[in-house]
Amino acid sequence: MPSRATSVPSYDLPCILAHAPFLGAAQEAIQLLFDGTRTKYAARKVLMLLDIDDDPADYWVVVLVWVCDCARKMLIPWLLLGLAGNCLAKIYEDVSDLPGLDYDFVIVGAGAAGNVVANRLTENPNFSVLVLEAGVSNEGVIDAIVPFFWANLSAEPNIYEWNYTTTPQVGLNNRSVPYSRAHILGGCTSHNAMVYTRGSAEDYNRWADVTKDPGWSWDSLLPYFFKNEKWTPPADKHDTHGEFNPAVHSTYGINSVSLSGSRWPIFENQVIQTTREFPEEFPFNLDYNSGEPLGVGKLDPIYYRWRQAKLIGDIIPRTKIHTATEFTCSAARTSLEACGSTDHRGRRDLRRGGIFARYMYSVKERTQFTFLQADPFFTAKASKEMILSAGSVGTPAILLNSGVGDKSALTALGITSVLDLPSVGQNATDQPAIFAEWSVNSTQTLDPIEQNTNLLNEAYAQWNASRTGPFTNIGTTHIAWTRLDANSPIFESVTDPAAGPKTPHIEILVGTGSESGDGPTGNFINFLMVMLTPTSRGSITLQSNNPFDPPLIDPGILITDFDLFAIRESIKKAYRFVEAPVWKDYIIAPTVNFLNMSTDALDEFIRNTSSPAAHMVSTAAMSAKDASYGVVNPDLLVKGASGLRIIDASIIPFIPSAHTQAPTYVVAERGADLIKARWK
Ligand SMILES: Cc1cc2nc3c(=O)[nH]c(=O)nc-3n(C[C@H](O)[C@H](O)[C@H](O)COP(=O)(O)OP(=O)(O)OC[C@H]3O[C@@H](n4cnc5c(N)ncnc54)[C@H](O)[C@@H]3O)c2cc1C
Repeated sequence: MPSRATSVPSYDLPCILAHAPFLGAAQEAIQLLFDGTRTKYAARKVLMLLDIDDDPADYWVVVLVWVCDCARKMLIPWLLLGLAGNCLAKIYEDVSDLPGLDYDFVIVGAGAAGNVVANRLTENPNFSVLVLEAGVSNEGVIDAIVPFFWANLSAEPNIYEWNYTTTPQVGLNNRSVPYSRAHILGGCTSHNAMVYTRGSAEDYNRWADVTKDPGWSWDSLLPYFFKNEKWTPPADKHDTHGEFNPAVHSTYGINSVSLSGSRWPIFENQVIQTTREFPEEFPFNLDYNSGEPLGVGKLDPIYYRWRQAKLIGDIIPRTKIHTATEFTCSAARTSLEACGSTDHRGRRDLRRGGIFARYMYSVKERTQFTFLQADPFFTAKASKEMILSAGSVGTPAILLNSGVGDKSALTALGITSVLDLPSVGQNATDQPAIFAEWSVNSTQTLDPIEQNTNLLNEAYAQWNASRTGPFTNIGTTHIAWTRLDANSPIFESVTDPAAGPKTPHIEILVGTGSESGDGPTGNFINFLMVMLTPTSRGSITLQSNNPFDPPLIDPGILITDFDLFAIRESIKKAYRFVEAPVWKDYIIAPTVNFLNMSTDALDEFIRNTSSPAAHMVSTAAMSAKDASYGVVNPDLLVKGASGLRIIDASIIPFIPSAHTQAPTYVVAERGADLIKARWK
């Protein structure tokens, strides 16, 4: 991948907008004035032309615009809302600046789920909401803004990462591998690959079955996908006919979703021609987000990274939401001494500013989180509910540190149990992934940009100037979703773990460029094979009673025979894909020839090179209300607790055949509605 940029261009308008509530309102105002449509593109251009930034003097320009067109009565509420938002809502980096510590709702974790929940709750102007985020602000973090730079933030230890490492993985020849979790506003949405996939309808119908709540079925959740998604034209404005099905997307949500904004026509034609030459094995699928993903479809949609930050912007203009960042939130059970000044694996100094939080599970007191920033110890109270949205690693870690989990395991660590819930941290599920790549007979790949500094700078300049070009994307152009052969020998001993016959076992992300991005010369294509339906399970547990110690992360990769078989088959499927005649003159050679390997050698290679896809779910899984296992009920309230809900990827009962951001959004959208219904 390209080297990391160090400075933020001063004209990074969307980023400014994301953090300037007044400008957010002004943007809406100008949009209504000049454009008359709900597309924000025109408004952004106007703001750019007027050179408006968050300098207070520039507000007068917007006021002037407003005065000039008083007839547009629609402006008034937007401007008032913007002004109100400016006065009442803010991101705080010092907890002592917060206007108070008593709220209706306190949310821990400003990631995919937490931000959506905060956004939705603050639609009710009577609700006050505090979001506690351990990570630093995402403002101006160029690697979180430019899609092409996405991998930089998780490539090596840095302040935007929790810098976790897994326990030694038996299935990976006892390797401990990095386990990426974002430590930044936006959570993993700020550093992930932006691939938008929902999974199959059968995935969600299984959630409904296992929880006995039809509200979690595909049909019930589709309106929530729509409520969340805002379909947006691709950056290059290309004709998207035949690349997606508008009927299964929405234009009125809060998270922008789009198609890739730059093209690799030669490579893309290769892929589409494969669907014609191998229509049985790799049929074309117009839109794999329809609930029936099997087949090959355009990488669509993909998030506009710089618009993801807008999510925060959408929150801020609403009143009474306070987002506190740059704290390190963990759980404490007893006393302040436990906080100490321990650093985090020697990589980050918590004393700089950390939340040290505990969920006070008490029926007598109002529910509360106690947290630390630097030395003072603060207590945030929620008169209505505490909501854990700290993700599949953070949420169980907070629960366990608060004494909510398996009683005997906690007692053994010297942690007083307050609620015996053995499923906390168990059932961790992630998808193993492995790369393959081929050198190719084409210069139209991503490699020249990565190999040549001038081209890299040109691409960056293009992105800065117009938000177009190769930096609008990751290198992947399509995804092939496929199943294991029905007569595979593994099914003689293992029940098919897929949610149904229309659910894929295997995902192949196909893209241009060398995976490592650091080949000195040559042109490559790369395929990433993800095994979507693992039967292996891991866990999140604690190593000590010191809440500053990182949790033990065991994603349980490739433990079972099924998982090893399926990832082996995924490689064979990938090689089969490039056996289509169209690849004959295009491909030169694989960089590693898996097909020449014996099964044992292939297994060894797999165990030495696979890694988790970082899609962990199920560590605080939802189950039916009367189930003897699970952590939350179908309404996402913690079993046996009061006033505590979990809304994030950890509650997902079975991993969907998908990347997990869109599924987490849909959990958050429904979760927010469940809360609103309770407190209306
Ligand atoms: C490298 C990477 C690439 C990925 N690529 C994709 C992709 O392309 N497409 C896709 O769909 N999914 C992808 N995912 C997965 C997706 O990002 C996650 O499933 C999703 O973000 C989960 O949302 P969440 O709200 O549960 O948790 P997160 O988004 O992780 O948010 C949790 C937040 O809680 C905060 N937090 C944690 N502990 C504490 C604490 N103790 N106190 C206070 N705050 C705390 C964290 O700092 C974080 O901001 C990727 C994930 C990673 C790591």
